Amino acid sequence: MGRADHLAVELGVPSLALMENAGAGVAAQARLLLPGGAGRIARIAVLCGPGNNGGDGFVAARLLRDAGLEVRVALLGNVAALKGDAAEMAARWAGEIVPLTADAIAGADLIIDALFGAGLDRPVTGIAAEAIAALNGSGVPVLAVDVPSGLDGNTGQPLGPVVRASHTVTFFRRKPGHLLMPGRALCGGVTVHDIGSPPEVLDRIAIKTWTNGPDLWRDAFPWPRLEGHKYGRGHALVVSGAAAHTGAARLGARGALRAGAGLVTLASPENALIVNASQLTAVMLLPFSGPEGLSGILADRRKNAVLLGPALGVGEETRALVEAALAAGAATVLDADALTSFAGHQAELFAAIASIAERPVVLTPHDGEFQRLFPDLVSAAKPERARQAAARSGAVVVLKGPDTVIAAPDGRVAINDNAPPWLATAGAGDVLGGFTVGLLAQRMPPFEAASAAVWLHGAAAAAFGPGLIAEDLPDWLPQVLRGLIDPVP
Ligand SMILES: NC(=O)C1=CN([C@@H]2O[C@H](COP(=O)(O)OP(=O)(O)OC[C@H]3O[C@@H](n4cnc5c(N)ncnc54)[C@H](O)[C@@H]3O)[C@@H](O)[C@H]2O)[C@H](O)CC1
Ligand SMILES: [K+]
Repeated sequence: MGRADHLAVELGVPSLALMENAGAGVAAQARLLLPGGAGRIARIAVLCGPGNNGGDGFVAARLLRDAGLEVRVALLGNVAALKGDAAEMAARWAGEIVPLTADAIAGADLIIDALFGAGLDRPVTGIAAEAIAALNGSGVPVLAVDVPSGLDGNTGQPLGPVVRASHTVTFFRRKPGHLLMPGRALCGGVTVHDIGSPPEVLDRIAIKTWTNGPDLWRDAFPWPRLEGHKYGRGHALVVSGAAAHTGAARLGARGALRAGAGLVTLASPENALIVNASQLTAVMLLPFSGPEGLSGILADRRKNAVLLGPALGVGEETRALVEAALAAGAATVLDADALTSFAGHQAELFAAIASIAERPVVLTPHDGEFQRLFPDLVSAAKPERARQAAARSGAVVVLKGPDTVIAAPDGRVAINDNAPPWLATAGAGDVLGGFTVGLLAQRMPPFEAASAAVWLHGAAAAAFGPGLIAEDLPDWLPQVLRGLIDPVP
């Protein structure tokens, strides 16, 4: 964003104009948040910090005052210490500026948080921390400028005391911290305001992180073709656990079929054949025994994608099954036990992944499984952790959670933000594995397939609503696909 600013100025947009536009966006949003019908002039408290976040606050204060509202400005530090654009905007406010205290918000109908933004570089302390505590306890709506003060906009993590906003106005583009948790929850609603940065500045910035959504993978989506045939839509194989552990694989198999794989087969241990057979219809069934049995099934190269891990059991047997699947050359999705089983054996897994060039592999760990496979990648922000894991493993990594991150070995990262809280239900991850292997079977590139699967998963859950159970997800995918569909070519 800083670079975008510099480029905008180089391209002729004065930084003061950027700040003026930023403040105007804040003022406009503030007016939307003001409680109506107070029967009196609304009172707004603007809390300004010592930098340009504060500068935006001074602009908003001036515009709201000039619109006839009652505005109080409180500043952290001295006016004389303000520099550059912020100093200029404080001068243009030309009104009373009181020192920041916890009482600065007294009687306000709306609070504008312009203490810290992109320049936050340490935990908030002292009077600023007291003001944040007062603000969070006030019950008054809070509009945050750029990011809630105290939040690291890159990681979505608070550095210390942090503002809990009802709404946030940011500029030009969202920052990872607006999507990542807990940042997303602390921001409330997020509005992106155009401050006049010429879009061409993006051409000169190496963008590596995106919001996950159809625009990211729509062109690669394997819409069925009129002249198509089921074999042209790929054949996914899902490996079932033993007799008492078969549901997870069936959820995956149904997910793969709903995602459009032409054929889906469940590979089942002998002792689970009857259990599986009794509950499968369109999904086909093949018995297998051990890694040799799995290799035998995958020797039929028409089975071009395989999912294994859910309820497979943790240990050497599962490692052998994974290595057999990876040696077969099919696109592979590894989830759950297929990941945990390589804790302490990472090198074997990464070597097996690297054994066949260009063969798509997607790992779908939740946080616990991620830490078992990448115990040293704990400190960095979630996108960075996933990015490093993808580079190290040579696979696309889907680091699951309310803010799932998808990372490719080449450094691309997508952050997902459409998952409703009720998606946290048993078996939902198994269906996600199914959506992913179903799209890989249709030869969608792995980063796009994994990103699409995650987004469709969230969208299906949102479409269903509260009370969702994992079995519902595959059956609500058609409704989501209808919303996306391109006319059949
Ligand atoms: N294109 C844009 O996005 C534009 C953004 N603008 C706004 O500018 C801020 C970034 O401004 P900056 O001056 O770089 O930093 P801050 O105002 O966030 O921080 C100010 C200042 O605070 C000091 N500091 C950092 N952490 C702490 C702390 N915990 N306690 C005390 N002091 C702290 C640090 O030294 C900084 O100097 C961006 O967020 C937008 O709101 C432009 O207005 C328009 C273009
Ligand atoms: K802020």
